[in-house]
Amino acid sequence: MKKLVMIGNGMAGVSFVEQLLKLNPNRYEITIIGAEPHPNYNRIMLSSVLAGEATMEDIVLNSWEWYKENNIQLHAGQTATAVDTANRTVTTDQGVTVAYDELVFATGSLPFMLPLPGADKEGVIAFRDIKDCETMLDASKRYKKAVVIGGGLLGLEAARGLINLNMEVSVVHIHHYLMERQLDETAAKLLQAELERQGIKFLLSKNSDTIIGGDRVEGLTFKDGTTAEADLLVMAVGIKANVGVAKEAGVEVNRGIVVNDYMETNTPNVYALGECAEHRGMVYGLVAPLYEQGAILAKKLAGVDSEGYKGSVLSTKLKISGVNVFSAGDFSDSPETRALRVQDDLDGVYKKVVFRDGKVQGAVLFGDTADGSKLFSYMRSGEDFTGREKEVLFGASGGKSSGPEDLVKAMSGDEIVCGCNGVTKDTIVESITEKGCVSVQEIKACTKASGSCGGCKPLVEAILLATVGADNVSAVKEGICGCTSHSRDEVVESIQRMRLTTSREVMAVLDWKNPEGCSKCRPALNYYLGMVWPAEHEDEQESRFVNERNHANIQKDGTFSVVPRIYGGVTTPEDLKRIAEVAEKYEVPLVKITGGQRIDLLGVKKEDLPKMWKDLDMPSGYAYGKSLRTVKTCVGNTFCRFGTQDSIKMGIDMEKKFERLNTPHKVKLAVSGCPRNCAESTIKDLGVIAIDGGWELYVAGNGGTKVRAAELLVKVKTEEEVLEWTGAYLQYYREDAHYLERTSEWAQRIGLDTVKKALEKKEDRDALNARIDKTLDLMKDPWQQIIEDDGLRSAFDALTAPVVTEAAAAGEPKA
Ligand SMILES: Cc1cc2nc3c(=O)[nH]c(=O)nc-3n(C[C@H](O)[C@H](O)[C@H](O)COP(=O)(O)OP(=O)(O)OC[C@H]3O[C@@H](n4cnc5c(N)ncnc54)[C@H](O)[C@@H]3O)c2cc1C
Ligand SMILES: NC(=O)c1ccc[n+]([C@@H]2O[C@H](COP(=O)([O-])OP(=O)(O)OC[C@H]3O[C@@H](n4cnc5c(N)ncnc54)[C@H](O)[C@@H]3O)[C@@H](O)[C@H]2O)c1
Ligand code: SF4
Ligand code: FES
Repeated sequence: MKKLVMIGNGMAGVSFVEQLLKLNPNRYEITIIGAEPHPNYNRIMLSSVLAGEATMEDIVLNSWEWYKENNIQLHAGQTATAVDTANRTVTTDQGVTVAYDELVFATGSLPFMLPLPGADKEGVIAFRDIKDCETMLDASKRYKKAVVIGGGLLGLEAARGLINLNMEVSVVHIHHYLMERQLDETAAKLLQAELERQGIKFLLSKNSDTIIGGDRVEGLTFKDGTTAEADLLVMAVGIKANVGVAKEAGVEVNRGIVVNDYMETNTPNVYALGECAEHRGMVYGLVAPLYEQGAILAKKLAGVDSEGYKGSVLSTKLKISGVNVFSAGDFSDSPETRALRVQDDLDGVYKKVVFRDGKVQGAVLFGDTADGSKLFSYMRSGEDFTGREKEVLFGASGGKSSGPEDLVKAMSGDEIVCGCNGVTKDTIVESITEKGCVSVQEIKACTKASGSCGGCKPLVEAILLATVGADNVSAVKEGICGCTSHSRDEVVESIQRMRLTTSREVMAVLDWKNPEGCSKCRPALNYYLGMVWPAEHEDEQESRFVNERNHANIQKDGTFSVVPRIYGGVTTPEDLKRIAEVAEKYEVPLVKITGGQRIDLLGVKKEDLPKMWKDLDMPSGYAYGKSLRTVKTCVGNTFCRFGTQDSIKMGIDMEKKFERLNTPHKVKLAVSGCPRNCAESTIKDLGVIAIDGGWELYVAGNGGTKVRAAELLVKVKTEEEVLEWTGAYLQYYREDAHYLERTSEWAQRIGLDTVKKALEKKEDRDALNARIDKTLDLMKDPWQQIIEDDGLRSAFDALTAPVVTEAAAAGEPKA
């Protein structure tokens, strides 16, 4: 087998390897040398990590297992220091020498560091990798003042992230307006005003001179004699292609490593791609062209013919919540160009489209970027709009604007829709037609499209609409209630993108028709907000159903029930005695064993609830909540002669881990110790059945009115894996289902294959588990809180008539 060695383990390089493996998995023995001690991760999402919108785990693109599964030898944490092109070897800083038949440089860029006096002080950093991101997260805990030099894409995203970390942030920019490469002055001023509103200060037309301080940075002086204080200084003043090793090896280098249309350098068997490569005089600094280069090189090295790489047209979008900026192509004015400008000061919208010979040459949009994808596709197709230029923004005369069908039709199947993740139109259409995705969320789960910067979301939506057809549009876009025409996905996406943390904000920003909301949308919004922002969103008790507000099920005579948690249905004589004493003390009229293997004290007066819970001193069983209810278990191998595994311990572990979790609807689990299935695992939201040497996980089952047998999700070997899959499954359900949709309805709607696909990769399960763990860490027992907190206790005592009743919202039985 031929030996393929790649230097650089970043986004462009690994995407190329993925494509090569798809085309020809057995052609090469692959070795990757990567200087960073991490597997390949989504560098562009570092901005989201800094802004607190994603975790480090969320951004891993290829897990350590992925390399193993594909027989790739990865030397992570090692830097290639020399290449011997005559003997075809690469040597690393740790003395490892690897022989190659084909060598790929994918070394990316280095951040440009201004050579200012004092630039070596502690606290002066770039923003390029995980290490920089961690340094900033760490500094924000100890220091207050941050200065970012550079008002380009990176500098502004860094500044916004640091604001989210509660730092005081000033951006120093050399030009008199921001992002001068991507925006014109009008758009830049609007952007600046919006970012000032978000708390960022700007120092424009400033030329930095000296970094001052002791060991650590304390400030920055400018050539005009003024100064700025800083205990953290981030340089974001551009990048330069990382070409040192290639140059030393004698490979032709200009601004980047010079390559032809097939990514070949001037040296035999040596290729380059990504930010380190220079193609037809261009060195790219965005991911979309790098994926295109990767596809070409993969074909070349797999022995598949292609037309070669012809260069890319670029578009950018600033990834800052609440700011919509789009820029593409060349939007500068010249005697040969004509511009269409629209400015709406009332809504803060600005659009400029520049034409040359009737064709769209560039565009800048601020405030409303919905036309971005359309304009970008006109730029790429080169459509001639002579005499009808205004159609590009206002549609054809007669009021008919070009619909999504026209836009999507104009695209070829292999055109990349999602630049961040390299997803083509064909892949998205396939996810709709073959895998049954019916929402942008589901397409994201299936293909990753729209999962990073979100810039391609309107186009993904357009493809969805064009593919399912106008007749089904209403099904796709159904508003969550009569107060809004926004669908569930749109509401959740807005909550994420604009960092909305209260129902009031959602209703105001999304123009709710009824500003108070209704009994259908209020509990739903409260759930979605808590799901997206577990730490930031404060639970809105007034939006909860009456049972949830009272932390008890209201009975038909107005009394309540008390159901303590009995993990896995296993109790002790002491607990039973305490329950009996409490039942006697408060004269509970009925003590009943429930179907979920616990004890229900029925007929309790509301005023007795806090006292009873105090006396019981047991956790709430959440018998009233849209939450994990019970984990039913059989006796398993501890006592049953048929048992193959310890189902009781498994069930208790599951209940202890996932208790108190808010879910779109109630969730019931079960664990059986053998396929005789005494715990009825196959009619549960998630049921586990022990088999020889492992466990089977069944999902989306249901008892009650709509009985449905659960379907096999996966077979696993260990208890840890049961917990891992359960966590991932529950979190995926939490993030994807509509509020009040049971797992059985949800899984039927999106298809079990979609669920399986979303969970099949270990890194995806890990990311889901990281998010569920974050939520679980914050959950507290409601009764414990009411007992300990006088304020909550008075609020509970003051609760009177139901604000939202279950019947009003969904007619859900009080099980
Ligand atoms: C914070 C941030 C946000 C961004 N946001 C966006 C965005 O929204 N949209 C967009 O399109 N682009 C964005 N970018 C740019 C995008 O991340 C890059 O274009 C892309 O990562 C480049 O991929 P690459 O593989 O060429 O280089 P890299 O991802 O830099 O990978 C190169 C890898 O090679 C390693 N390496 C270098 N030299 C050696 C050596 N001698 N030996 C071993 N390993 C070596 C490096 O350590 C690095 O891990 C952003 C960048 C940053 C930093
Ligand atoms: N949303 C996105 O697409 C996104 C986000 C972050 C980074 N990136 C990419 O990452 C790379 C790095 O981003 P970047 O913003 O550093 O590069 P950039 O070259 O786009 O912007 C650098 C900015 O710094 C300014 N500058 C230069 N020297 C200065 C000085 N001495 N003082 C003050 N300002 C100075 C320049 O005027 C320029 O606007 C780019 O390729 C960029 O496209 C993209
Ligand atoms: S499911 Fe199997 S192990 Fe559990 S009680 Fe029934 S027969 Fe025993
Ligand atoms: S283009 Fe960034 S997520 Fe698709």
